[in-house]
Formats: sequence, structure tokens, C-alpha cells
Amino acid sequence: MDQETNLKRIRSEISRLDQELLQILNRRAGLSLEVGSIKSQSKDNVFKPFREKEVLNGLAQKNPGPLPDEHLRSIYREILSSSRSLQQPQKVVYLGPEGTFSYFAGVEYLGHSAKFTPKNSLEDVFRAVDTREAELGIIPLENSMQGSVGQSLDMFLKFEVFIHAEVFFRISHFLLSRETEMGAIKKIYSHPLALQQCSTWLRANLPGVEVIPDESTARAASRASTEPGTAAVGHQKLTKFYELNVLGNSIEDIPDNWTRFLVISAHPPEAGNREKTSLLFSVLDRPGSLVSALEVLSRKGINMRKLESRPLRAEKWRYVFFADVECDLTAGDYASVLKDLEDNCYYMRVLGSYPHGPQILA
Ligand SMILES: C=C(O[C@@H]1C=C(C(=O)O)C=C[C@H]1O)C(=O)O
Repeated sequence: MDQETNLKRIRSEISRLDQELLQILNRRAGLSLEVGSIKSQSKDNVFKPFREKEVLNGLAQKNPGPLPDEHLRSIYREILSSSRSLQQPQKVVYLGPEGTFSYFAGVEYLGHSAKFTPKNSLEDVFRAVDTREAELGIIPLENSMQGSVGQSLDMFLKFEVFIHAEVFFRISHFLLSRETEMGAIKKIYSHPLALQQCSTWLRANLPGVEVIPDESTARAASRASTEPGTAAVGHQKLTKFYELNVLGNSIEDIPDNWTRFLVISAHPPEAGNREKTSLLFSVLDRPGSLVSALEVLSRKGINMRKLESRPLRAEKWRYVFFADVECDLTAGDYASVLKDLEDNCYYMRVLGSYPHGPQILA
């Protein structure tokens, strides 16, 4: 068989498989709609990250290749995104404008079928979720280099929203500009955290160039697209939004730079065999009270992954702790632990239990 005939045969086989895939995808969508109508009768949550993880891991375990696991997962994230949106349109709010790291983390994790709507502040993101203007919100919680985003923690005190999922998103910065040469750059704009994360590279490669903090990486890119002689630091994909050139690749000082984002909703997630739980608590004002609260957890062999203290803003010089533990504290088996914690605390609130989140490199 000559090459051309062979190619024709392969392409017609691909087209036949595409038709099969189309039928199968529609059968899957039909079943998902059935699940959706059962959920709407029982007012159940549409987004089930634990079930989605089960679906993804089940497929990855049986994947014979040559399709790489990462491709399989990203294809499936879109199938799951469509499935959720068919059950109920999914409005997702994030700290905008379009093109921030929150935006890209949200789109990569929740897929393109959700309707992403930017908000001007983290407070507006929490408010839109709390008032049910949006089904879901995506918020940055902490960065592997710079620690917690204090404002996100504070907003959990102000709004009674719940954590449904976490996702770890690789943060890699690019120097973006309308200019084609570094020599033409007189000013650099970006979010202060992005500028800090790239400070060594910027000092070495653009010494003496004015560095100007901006509200977000996306806004900085928009400025750089209109002001000659300027550059922005941000996500590589901003080149497509604002027709910018890349003048520096992966310019972050520590290459293994990750941000942990949370998916929040106004409804509590269901209990079960989730791997993590986040909680807020404030201890009594007496010696040993923090130790007693922590002992409740350690007696049960519960591993704590994070403990952060924040000012309880309504009452000066009092503090609240934000903790992550490695178990499902909302599961029935832990009812006595929750009760003991409550007894040892001045205030205690479970923010949600959820599966260990995926790491996304995009
Ligand atoms: C179909 C469901 O709803 C959503 C979509 C899923 C899917 O398409 O596999 C899985 C979990 C949910 O986020 C379900 O709950 O089973």
C-alpha cells in the first residue's frame, strides 16, 4: 500500500472512532442528566469532587496508553465540566480580571463549560458565593514560597461558605511585552507577589528598571499591551489575551513555585471518606488551652498539616486558628472528636472536608 492510501485508510478509521466517541459521549451526557434530575429533587450538590477523583483515578489506573495520563486527565476534566454544567449551569467567580492565576487555575481544574465571572476583590468573590449569585468560587489560599493569603483566611470569618475542593497550581512567571527586546523596557508592572517571586531575575536582567506594583498580573499585562516601553510579569497565556511577546521564560526565583487554591460554595459538602478537613477555631483565654485543643486531635492520631493564626478582627488581641487535618472530621466516626474540640474551644467551625487535590502544571 502506498503512503497516501495508507494515510487515507488511517484517517477513515479515525473518523469512524470519532463517530463512536460522539455516541458514547452523548450516552454519558444523558446519564449525567439523569443523575442531575435526581440531585435537583433532593437538592443535592452538583459538584462532587470525590466522585470525580474516583472517576479520574479509575481511568488512569486502567489506561493502557499510548495516551499519556496527563492528557487523559485534561480531556476528562472537560468531560466532567460539561457533565456538571448540563446538570446545572455552573457560574464560577474568581479574583479578576480574566487572565489572573485564579482564572487559569479555575479553568484548568473546573473546565471550560463553567461560566467564569471575574470579581474586583476577594471579598466580592466570597460575597457572590455566600449570596448564591454563583455556585462556586475559586480563591488562592497559600503559596509555597510566601505562605498564606491572609485576606482569604479572614473572609472565612466574615462569610459562612464551605470548602469543597483544593487544587495545587504551578505558578510560573513570564516577562511579557509589546517590545521585542529587553533593552526597550523602562518599566515593569505586576502584582506585588509576582514581583517578589521574580526579584532576583529582574535585578539581574533588568537592573535599574522601574518596578511598579499593580492590582493583578492580568491588569499589568493589559497595561503593558498599551504602554510602549513597558513589560508585565504573569502567566504565559496572557500573550494570547493581549498580543504580547515573551521576553523571559519561567523567571521565578524558585522554580518549584505552587499556589494552593480552594473551591468554595454556599452549601456544605457531604461527609464521607474525604482525606482532609479544614477548620477554624479560637481557644479560651487560659494557660494550656491551645495544647488541650491540639491534644484532642493527637489522641485520635489525627495528623495536622497546617495551623495558621489570624487576628479575630471583631475583638482586638484575640486570635483565630485556621487548621487543616488529614482525615474527614465530618464523618460519623469523628463525632466525639468534634464534640471534644467544641468543648475545648471558644469558637469552632468546620469549613469542609474534601479530597487531596490534584497538582496541575499548566
Ligand atoms: C455525574 C455526577 O455529577 C458530577 C459529574 C460527574 C461525572 O460526570 O462523572 C461526577 C461527579 C459530579 O461532579 C455524579 O454525581 O455522579
